[in-house]
Amino acid sequence: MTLRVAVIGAAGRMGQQVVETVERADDLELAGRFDVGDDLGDLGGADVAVEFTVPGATLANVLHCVEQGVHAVVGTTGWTDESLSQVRSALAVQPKVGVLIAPNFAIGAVLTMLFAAQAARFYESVEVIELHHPDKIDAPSGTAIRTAEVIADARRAADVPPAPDATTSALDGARGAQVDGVPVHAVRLRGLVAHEEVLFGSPGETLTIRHDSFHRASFMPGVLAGVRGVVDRPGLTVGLEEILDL
Ligand SMILES: NC(=O)c1ccc[n+]([C@@H]2O[C@H](COP(=O)([O-])OP(=O)(O)OC[C@H]3O[C@@H](n4cnc5c(N)ncnc54)[C@H](O)[C@@H]3O)[C@@H](O)[C@H]2O)c1
Ligand SMILES: O=C(O)C1=N[C@H](C(=O)O)CCC1
Repeated sequence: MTLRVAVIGAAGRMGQQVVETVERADDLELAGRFDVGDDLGDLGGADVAVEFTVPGATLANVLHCVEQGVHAVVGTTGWTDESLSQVRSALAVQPKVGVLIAPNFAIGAVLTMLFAAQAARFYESVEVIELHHPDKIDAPSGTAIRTAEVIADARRAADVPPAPDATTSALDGARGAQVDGVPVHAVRLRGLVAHEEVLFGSPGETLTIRHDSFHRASFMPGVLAGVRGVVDRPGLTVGLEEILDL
């Protein structure tokens, strides 16, 4: 069966890559390209909409998809417990519709989060560094926030005490942002795409888990898995790991 796919944010860096990927896939057909100012309407009769826009627009776009009965695969960052619960409420009246929201569609980034969660209870110290292209509008990255959250959950579950830190004098920002007790540092550098390092330390050893997306092609296998998977997953799914059975 051919799935009809609409792309929202089609003129953006990710949107353009998704349009090309959909056009190349034998089992997918491009139903429409939508960007800022366009009326989403019935999304060109799409079965699935892929949404990569901006944090301030994504909730309204996803709610529109759900109202239209169109499944959604969402990569835009900026989701909160409150905005996720608005999606859940909208889905309650459209029980056949699926929405997948994932902070990162690169398989290596998903594995990094899972590996970091596994390692978290064994180390005294942990810090996250995310490194991105300088056109990115938000910090820390959605991926780094999620990574810090899963690390913090694992440390809480294992009763790991807070990481040691004797620094009492620091310029604002020098120790990064605290995300659920985990310091997260954001680098913006021309030449980069999307990168993350998770640093763990205990007496006498460190462990570094690093993932690099050198090209936006890295996100496409995950986006395709999401498009093909979401049609059989009614309700809200957060994270690609669910779709990949990880
Ligand atoms: N989940 C992932 O794997 C992943 C990967 C890369 C980027 N991202 C995230 O995806 C988002 C987009 O990233 P990007 O690099 O493509 O950004 P971008 O700025 O290149 O593209 C965003 C596009 O959205 C459009 N847009 C803005 N408001 C809109 C609206 N109301 N309706 C429709 N279109 C609208 C803009 O005009 C632009 O073309 C960001 O939040 C980024 O962090 C996620
Ligand atoms: O390029 C971006 O912007 C990216 N955003 C996501 C994030 O904030 O985690 C994923 C990686 C690329």
